[in-house]
Amino acid sequence: MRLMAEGLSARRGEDLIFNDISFALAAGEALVVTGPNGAGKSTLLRVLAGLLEPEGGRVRLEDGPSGFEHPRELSHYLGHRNAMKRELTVEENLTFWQRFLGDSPGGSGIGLVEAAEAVGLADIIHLPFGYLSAGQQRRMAMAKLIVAFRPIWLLDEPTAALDLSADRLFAGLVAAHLDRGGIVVAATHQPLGFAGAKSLEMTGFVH
Ligand SMILES: Nc1ncnc2c1ncn2[C@@H]1O[C@H](COP(=O)(O)OP(=O)(O)OP(=O)(O)O)[C@@H](O)[C@H]1O
Repeated sequence: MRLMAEGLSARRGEDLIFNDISFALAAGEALVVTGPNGAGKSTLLRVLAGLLEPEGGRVRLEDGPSGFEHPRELSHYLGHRNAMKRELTVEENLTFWQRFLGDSPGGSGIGLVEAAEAVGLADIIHLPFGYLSAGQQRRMAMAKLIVAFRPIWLLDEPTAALDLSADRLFAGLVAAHLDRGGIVVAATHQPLGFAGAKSLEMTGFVH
């Protein structure tokens, strides 16, 4: 399977944010997207996730599972916010996402307790999400990536608010996902330590 971005451009309000971005990612490949604040990294991820229509170009899958045409159907999207309800417990939040997303063909998610263990927080899954520290909340958002199997991970600033050990843990989750033939696109200001990742540097407004 390949994730194809072909001649993508995107507009926000009056401004063309980027123009003619193309790349292809095969199974097991990662793309790290860098660039200054406002360069369009989040916009690109939202286009890949199908949350924003591109102004031009297209996003598609090549040799994907039958019946799936757009990468959004096979993607986890982790935005700046964690997409968890503060009032629900961690376990309730993860259960929701596991059921809502379901598994894509070719893999299966792991149990909630196991996923919470994998991000080092098994002892607090009974707490409301809103009680967790910023770093713990981000760790739980990482657990969402492994409770339901999705071959494509679209990650916006995934390691913001993470401490060093969570950083390493996250790099391990990504490496395991790539080893299994997953595809990862991550926008970041920090080095993520993905060995062999492709890179895309965004520069900002196109006038
Ligand atoms: N809904 C919107 N309407 C108009 N302009 C927008 C909208 N959303 C974003 N923008 C503008 O689009 C540009 C790109 O924003 P984007 O969030 O993609 O950048 P980024 O590279 O992810 O930045 P950061 O590193 O700060 O997260 C910015 O100038 C931003 O102000």
